[in-house]
Amino acid sequence: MQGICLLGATGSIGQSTLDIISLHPDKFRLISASANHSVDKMAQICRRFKPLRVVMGSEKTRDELARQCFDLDISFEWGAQALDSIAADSAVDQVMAAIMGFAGLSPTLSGIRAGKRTLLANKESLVTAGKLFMDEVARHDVMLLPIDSEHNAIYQSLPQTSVGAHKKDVSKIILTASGGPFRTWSLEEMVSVTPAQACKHPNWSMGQKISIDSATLMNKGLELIEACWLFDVTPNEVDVVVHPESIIHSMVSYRDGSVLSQMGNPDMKIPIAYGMSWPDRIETSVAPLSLIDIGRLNFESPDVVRFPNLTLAADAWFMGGTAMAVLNAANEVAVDAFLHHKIGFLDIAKLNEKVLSTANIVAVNELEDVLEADKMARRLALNMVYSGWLL
Ligand SMILES: NC(=O)C1=CN([C@@H]2O[C@H](COP(=O)(O)OP(=O)(O)OC[C@H]3O[C@@H](n4cnc5c(N)ncnc54)[C@H](OP(=O)(O)O)[C@@H]3O)[C@@H](O)[C@H]2O)C=CC1
Ligand SMILES: CC(=O)[C@@H](O)[C@H](O)COP(=O)(O)O
Ligand SMILES: [Mn+2]
Repeated sequence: MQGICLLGATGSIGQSTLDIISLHPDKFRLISASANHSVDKMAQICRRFKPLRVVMGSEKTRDELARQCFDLDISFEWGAQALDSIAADSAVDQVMAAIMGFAGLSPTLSGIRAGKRTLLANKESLVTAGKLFMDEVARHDVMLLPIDSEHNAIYQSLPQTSVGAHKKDVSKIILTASGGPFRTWSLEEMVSVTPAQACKHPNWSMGQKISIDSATLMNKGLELIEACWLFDVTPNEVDVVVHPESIIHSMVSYRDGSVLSQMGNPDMKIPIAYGMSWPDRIETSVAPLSLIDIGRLNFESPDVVRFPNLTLAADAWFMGGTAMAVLNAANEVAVDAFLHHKIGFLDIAKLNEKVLSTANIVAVNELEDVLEADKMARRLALNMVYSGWLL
């Protein structure tokens, strides 16, 4: 029986992870779970899965949850220290890192330092703290399994050994992108898109932030950096290919001309189950893939003129140091401002570009450098949003 700590239990990845736990009660037990504000959803999770420990974002939400679940024998906690603590708990074997954004970094690192199998959905933590993150994985000899569908596909398409996948004889990684809901829209048409339109991903059902990132192609930019850290390559060794159907989840091209890929219907239960059960495979309840029903798979180049975030991410990688944390922080502020109707859709990339070119980029020697860069870039981005710089 594997004990699971589910960081971000009330989100989209959280729900799919709970679905896999429900399908396999003989294999997995929910030991702990976290959420930020979603008290009612968490109360339902508590009743159904009876975890031992639950962490909420504030004292107020913790108290409200404890009131709703007064009859359950659960330790109700709150705040950053409690989050770090559940990830490192001795009853936990696997940590599912599914908090949205930079807030996921600290508990994910805490689980790694405690030697837990780490199922990484929270790409922002690896993007921002890349080298430090991978150094900790190596130092604690942790099994790190990518959950992000593309990276999971790459992992599955690499040569497998008893201790994981390895990059051997690889010539290129081919990262697929759906192109998002505005793949065929002109810049003029994109000026006035609404958050509701941008959240409507053509193939995947996901949280708001990653859905907006997919629409601006920032998701692919973050994933490009994520792939570089995970698979020890540079952006020059990664081709991004737009594949609107999201059936091929990414590919690996080998020196002999062979290209291996992982395919499947677009449902995160597949990579989640893969990570939870590796090296075995388990049932997911996802419908079998029918290529005959799909009929045709399409491919095209990404348009970096309409979607400049992809280039910005590659730039940030080559700038190195805190550049990736700065870009990520700017983007988190920009997406939030867009969702709250403070800026337009195209302003997201503009703000990202301005913050990345204005911020002071320094080397990353310790975690504090990343935390400081994140704070400084958020301040800069917020000033730009509220000073009317974008008008
Ligand atoms: N959804 C998907 O299919 C995929 C997601 N990912 C990545 O997985 C992560 C989660 O995505 P997704 O599930 O879509 O996101 P959601 O927005 O659906 O869920 C986010 C979860 O994180 C919690 N949370 C949000 N902010 C904070 C915070 N500041 N502190 C603590 N907890 C917080 C939320 O709690 P509350 O409900 O209380 O707000 C919720 O439980 C992201 O990094 C995303 O990029 C990667 C690949 C695919
Ligand atoms: C499910 C998943 O991994 C998302 O990152 C998804 O791939 C988004 O797709 P695009 O960013 O390619 O639109
Ligand atoms: Mn992805």
